[in-house]
Amino acid sequence: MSDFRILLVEDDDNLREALLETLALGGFAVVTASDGSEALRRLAEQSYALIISDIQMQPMSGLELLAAVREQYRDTPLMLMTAFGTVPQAVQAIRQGAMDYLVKPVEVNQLLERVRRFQKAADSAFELVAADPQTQSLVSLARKVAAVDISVLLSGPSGSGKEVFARFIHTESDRAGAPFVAVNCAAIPEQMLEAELFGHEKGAFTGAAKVREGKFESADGGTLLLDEITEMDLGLQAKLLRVLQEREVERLGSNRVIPLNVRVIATTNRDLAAEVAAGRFREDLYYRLNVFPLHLPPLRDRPGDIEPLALRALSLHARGRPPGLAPSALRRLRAHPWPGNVRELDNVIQRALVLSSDVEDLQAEDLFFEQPAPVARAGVAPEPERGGSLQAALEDRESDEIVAVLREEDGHRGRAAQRLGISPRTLRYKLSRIRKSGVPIPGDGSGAYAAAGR
Ligand SMILES: Nc1ncnc2c1ncn2[C@@H]1O[C@H](COP(=O)(O)OP(=O)(O)OP(=O)(O)O)[C@@H](O)[C@H]1O
Repeated sequence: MSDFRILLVEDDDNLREALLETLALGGFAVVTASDGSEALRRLAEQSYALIISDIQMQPMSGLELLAAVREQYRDTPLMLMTAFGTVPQAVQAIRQGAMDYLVKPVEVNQLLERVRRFQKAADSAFELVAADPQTQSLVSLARKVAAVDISVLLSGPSGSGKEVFARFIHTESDRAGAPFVAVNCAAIPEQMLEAELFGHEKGAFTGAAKVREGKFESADGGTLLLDEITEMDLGLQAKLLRVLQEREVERLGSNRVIPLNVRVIATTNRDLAAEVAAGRFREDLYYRLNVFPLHLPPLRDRPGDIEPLALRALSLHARGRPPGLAPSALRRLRAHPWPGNVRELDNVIQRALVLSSDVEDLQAEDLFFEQPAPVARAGVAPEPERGGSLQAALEDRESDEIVAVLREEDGHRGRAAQRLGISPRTLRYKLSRIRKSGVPIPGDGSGAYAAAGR
């Protein structure tokens, strides 16, 4: 992607300026923030291809920022900068999901070389690997759908490649020369999503200092991806339906009608039919979006993709000549159940590369998985991994509590959120993390979900 923008987070003013200058001279577009909380505000405004962050910062440290990014912006890689002597901390951070680290004082060439590697990986992030027969037949189906200008609903678990398929459909369609615009309905605060989609006039609401075009307008002539559509509240669903029916939009605070020519692709990692049955998703909108359903199975059900995906990740992320996979590593990869699907596989390889010697093939010991290999059978919660950091232990406790309350409330999220004293939205974030670890969640209806594969 040409749109490679970096968010640089550093609290030392001089160092921040120096790094900014280095990156700008290297030809990169950079936005800066002076601590973790400012970084989160920047992330809410626009997307970034890479975050480079110091570890030691007040009031929000690099590690706290990492945790928040992993939850809300999981496809945005984060590279940490650490003082010499705190490298073990950086290694721990890699285990918690950071993608790389640099030791201070940061060496200019090394910084630019690492950033270019991320850029190369970002450029190829949407190339589709399809080796398993199941994935190949999905690709040929997607190619046929691309040729017809209809709405597509992509379902499948988190990290299974829904966005990759959405982009594939766009590039295979007649709209390929026009924009592809993605909106993650889960990552944008509820009250901002409407303005984000439809745009607003100056002064339409407090904080609307300028006129802003919405994502529908930005996608005109092309494709709009509505990612995680089930996170949209019912009120906004009604407005979205109207825009899709009328094929026109009005910015908030304006009566001017703007005609639209947009193909909509929606994604969900839930069983949307069950959401409709439960009254959480409008039936009429469901039918409008679900003109053509495509279901991506979890990675463990298409084992033929594992090795080629791992090799591709190696060639994308290796510093020099990519190492190969030792037979032990391959066996380990094939045995893992991949609760986080392709995203998890990519992360596992990327981190293995950071921590391995550069010369040998990757061995099984180089691979560590974010979660224990869980047996995700309905009703059987795997024993969470203990003995890690305090953070991990706390998260395990929290997951247990959330799952227990949900079970007692028969999967009813609103009631569970109330009892837990958190907002439904926070509960959804937390559930998506728990879900990724492979723990079955009461109310997810995994049986029905499998049936949605049709
Ligand atoms: N078939 C594939 N070939 C190559 N890379 C893939 C494939 N599927 C997924 N990936 C990679 O895995 C990661 C996750 O993919 P993607 O964002 O498309 O998943 P998703 O299903 O949309 O996830 P979520 O529901 O969590 O948003 C990305 O880095 C993407 O490049």
